[in-house]
Amino acid sequence: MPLVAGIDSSTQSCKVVVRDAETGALVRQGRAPHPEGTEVDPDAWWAALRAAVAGAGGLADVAAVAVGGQQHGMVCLDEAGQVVRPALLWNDTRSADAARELIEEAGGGEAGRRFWADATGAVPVASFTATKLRWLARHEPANADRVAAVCLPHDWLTWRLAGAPGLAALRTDRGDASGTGYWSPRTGEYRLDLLERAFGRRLRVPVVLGPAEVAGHLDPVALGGGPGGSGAGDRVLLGPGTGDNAAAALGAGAGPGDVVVSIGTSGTVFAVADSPAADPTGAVAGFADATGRFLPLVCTLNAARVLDAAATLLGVDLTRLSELALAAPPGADGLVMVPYLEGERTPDRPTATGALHGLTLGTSTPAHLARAAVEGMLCALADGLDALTAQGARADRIILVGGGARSAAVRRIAPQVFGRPVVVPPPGEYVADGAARQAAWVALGGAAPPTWSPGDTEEYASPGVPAIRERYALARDRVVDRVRG
Ligand SMILES: Nc1ncnc2c1ncn2[C@@H]1O[C@H](COP(=O)(O)OP(=O)(O)O)[C@@H](O)[C@H]1O
Ligand SMILES: O=C(CO)[C@@H](O)[C@H](O)COP(=O)(O)O
Repeated sequence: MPLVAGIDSSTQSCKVVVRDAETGALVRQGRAPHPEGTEVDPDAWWAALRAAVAGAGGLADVAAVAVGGQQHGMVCLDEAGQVVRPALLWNDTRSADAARELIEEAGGGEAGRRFWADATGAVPVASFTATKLRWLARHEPANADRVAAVCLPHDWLTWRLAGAPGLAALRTDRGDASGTGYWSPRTGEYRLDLLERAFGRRLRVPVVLGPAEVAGHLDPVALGGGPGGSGAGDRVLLGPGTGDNAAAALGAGAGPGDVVVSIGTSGTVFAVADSPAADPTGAVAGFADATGRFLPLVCTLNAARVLDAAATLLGVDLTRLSELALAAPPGADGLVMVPYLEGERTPDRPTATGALHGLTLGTSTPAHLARAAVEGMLCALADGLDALTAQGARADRIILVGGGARSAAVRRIAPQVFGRPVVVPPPGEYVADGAARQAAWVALGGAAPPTWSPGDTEEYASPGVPAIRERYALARDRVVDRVRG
C-alpha cells in the first residue's frame, strides 16, 4: 500500500493530504494558515508547509509528493538562490498599467490582445507573472538588477523540498508555466523573447516537465527533524506539481464535458479541453492542464471572500450568512451586489470597487444583503461560464468545489443563477487531492493517473431564475474606481 502526499499552497492556507496511491483513500491530513496580503515572503509559505506537513504526520512513509500552488505569483531569486523581494501574488493589481503597456507595445487594442493570445494563450492582466516583472523593472530597478531567476510559488516550494539545490534544479509543469505570460501552451515552449520584452533582459526559468515526470527527490533534511521530518527522505520522489486550478481538475476527476467552478479566494470556471484556447477578448485564459491537455479558464478576483465580507458586515458567521441568504427570495427583491471588493480581473477592472444597487426600505434587511452577496458572486461566475462556452467549451456537467462550496446557500442558489444543475463532490481539498493523484501517477507510472473513486456527489437542481442575471447585468458596470492614496 504505497502512500503519496499532495500539498495545496493556495492563497489563504497550506493543506496537506496523505492518500493511498492505488485507491486514493485518505490516510491523514494537515493545514496551516498563510499571512494576509497580496505580497508575501515565500518563507511564510515554507513555514506553513512545514507546519501542515507536521500536522499530517510527516512524509517519512510516502513514496512521492507533489505541490499544487496558487498560480502566477512572482518569486524572484538572486544568483545564490535567495529570494530578492516578497512575492507579488496573482491578486496583486499594482501591475495593471504594465499589462496595458504590454498590450500597447504589441500593437494595442484588438491587434495587441490577439498578439498575446496567439503567442501565450492569454491576454496579459495584472495577475500574470510577465506584468509583475515589468512592474519590478520599472519601480524597483535595484531589486530588478539582482534577479537571476524567476519562478512560481509551486516551483519554489518543490525546489525547497529538494533542498534548494541551485537554480539549475528549478522545475515546473505545463499547467503553471502557462500562467506566466512567457510560455506557449500551443507550442509547449518558452517565449523568452516576451520575458525579455517585459523585463528588459532574459532570466533563468524552471525546466518545464511533462505530467508525470520526476522533479527530483525530497531532501531528507529539508523538513528538519521532529514530527514533520522525513526519515527516509532521499528516496521520496517529487512530482512536477502544478497550478492550483489544474490540480483541482485532477482532484475532482474532471474530464471532457465537465466545467469546474471553484469558489476559493479566486473564483474560477474552467474546462478540460483537447486543444488550446486563444481568446483575444481576454476573458478566457488558454492555460494548459496537468495531464497533457488544456485548461481554458476564467478567473474572478472576488469569490469566497465576498461571503466573508458580507458576514463581517452583518456581524454573523458563515453558517448564519447562508441561512439569511436562503431566507430572502430569489433576486433579493432587486437588491444587487456588484462584488468587485478587490478590483476585478474578469471583466478587466483592476481599480473598481464593489457596489450595492436597489436599496429600498424593503430590501434593507440582513437577509436581502446576504442573498445579494451570494447572487452577485455567482453572477460574476455565470458571466465566466458564458465566456467559456462561447469559446467552445462543453458544459455537460458543472462541478462546484472550493471553500465557498461549503455554503448551503451557494450550493442551492448556484443552479438558479447558472440555469442548470450543479454537482457537488463531498467536502474536501481538491487541489491537494489533485497534487496527491499526480504524485501517485509519478510513483506508480503508466500512461494516465490512477483512477480514484470520487466519493458520493450530490446534485443540486432548481429552475433557473433569469431575472437575477438580468438585474445584475444592469448594475455590473455602475461602479466607481478605488480612491488612491
Ligand atoms: N461554510 C462556508 N461557507 C462559506 N464560505 C466558506 C465556508 N467554509 C469556508 N469558506 C471560505 O472558503 C475560503 C477558503 O477557500 P479555499 O478554497 O480553501 O481558498 P484558497 O484555496 O484560495 O486558499 C475562505 O474565504 C472561507 O471563508
Ligand atoms: O489566478 C488564478 C487563476 O488564474 C487563481 O485561481 C490563483 O491560482 C489563486 O487560486 P486560489 O487561491 O483562489 O485557489
